[in-house]
Amino acid sequence: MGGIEFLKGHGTQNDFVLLPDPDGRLELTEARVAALCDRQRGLGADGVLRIVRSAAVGVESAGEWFMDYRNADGSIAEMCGNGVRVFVRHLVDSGLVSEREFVIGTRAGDRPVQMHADGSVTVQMGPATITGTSVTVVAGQPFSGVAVNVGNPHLVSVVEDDVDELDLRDQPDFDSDVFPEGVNLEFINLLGDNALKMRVHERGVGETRSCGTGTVAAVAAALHLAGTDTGEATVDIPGGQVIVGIRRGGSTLTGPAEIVARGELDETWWAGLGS
Ligand SMILES: N[C@H](CCC[C@H](N)C(=O)O)C(=O)O
Repeated sequence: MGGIEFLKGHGTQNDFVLLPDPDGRLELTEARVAALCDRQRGLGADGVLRIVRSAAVGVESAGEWFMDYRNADGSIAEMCGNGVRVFVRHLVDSGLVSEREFVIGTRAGDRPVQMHADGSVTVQMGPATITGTSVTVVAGQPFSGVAVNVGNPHLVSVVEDDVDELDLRDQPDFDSDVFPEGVNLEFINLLGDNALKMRVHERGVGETRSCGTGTVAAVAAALHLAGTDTGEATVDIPGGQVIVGIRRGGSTLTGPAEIVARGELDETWWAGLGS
């Protein structure tokens, strides 16, 4: 068997290691994911995207390809909005898919995608469902938030001060009765005329420069607080800007996707991490 191919890519600087594994042969253990994502002992990333045929993982999907997403700590999450865009960029650039509009399988369900001429990607992200309210505590300061499910769990807090002032180095406290599986925590400033500014502390990762599902949750929460469930907004995150659309029963995320590099993992290193 040749070396284990990988690629490195990002969507608004939420970065990923991509592992082409069409037949699902790689033993992708938590230890291997955590090592790959470690920025000193591995390649460094916020998550891993394994590219595997839906049939190879026994998933019923309209899409030939399934995105097997893992967080940097090795945990599995239902969906990754920035990751899907990078996943799509690779499938198209590599010629594995010849169309520009197709469907991707994910743990949150099938997601129709469209790659645009400029390399940006639009993802149908499914419903962004408001599920209640809760509280998070950041460096001793409590914030109330709107709970939103985008296939994965989020708590979105509107912050009066500039979100750049928040200290997100440590895991903010949250109510594990409300979020027994953990939660992605978004903090937003309302910039007016359909524009938000956001920072995020991601479940299973820590602070990231962007979180695609988080931007969808943020716009859904902002619209909900304004008394509606339909609208569009730009979201400025530290890693760039995306456009989010919310409608009843669905949402869209549009943003850039970059492939940075490709290479081979050292097989002795990989084997040494234990299968
Ligand atoms: N950390 C998230 C998954 C990755 C989400 C984020 N990277 C995105 O772009 O949506 C979770 O555990 O639900």
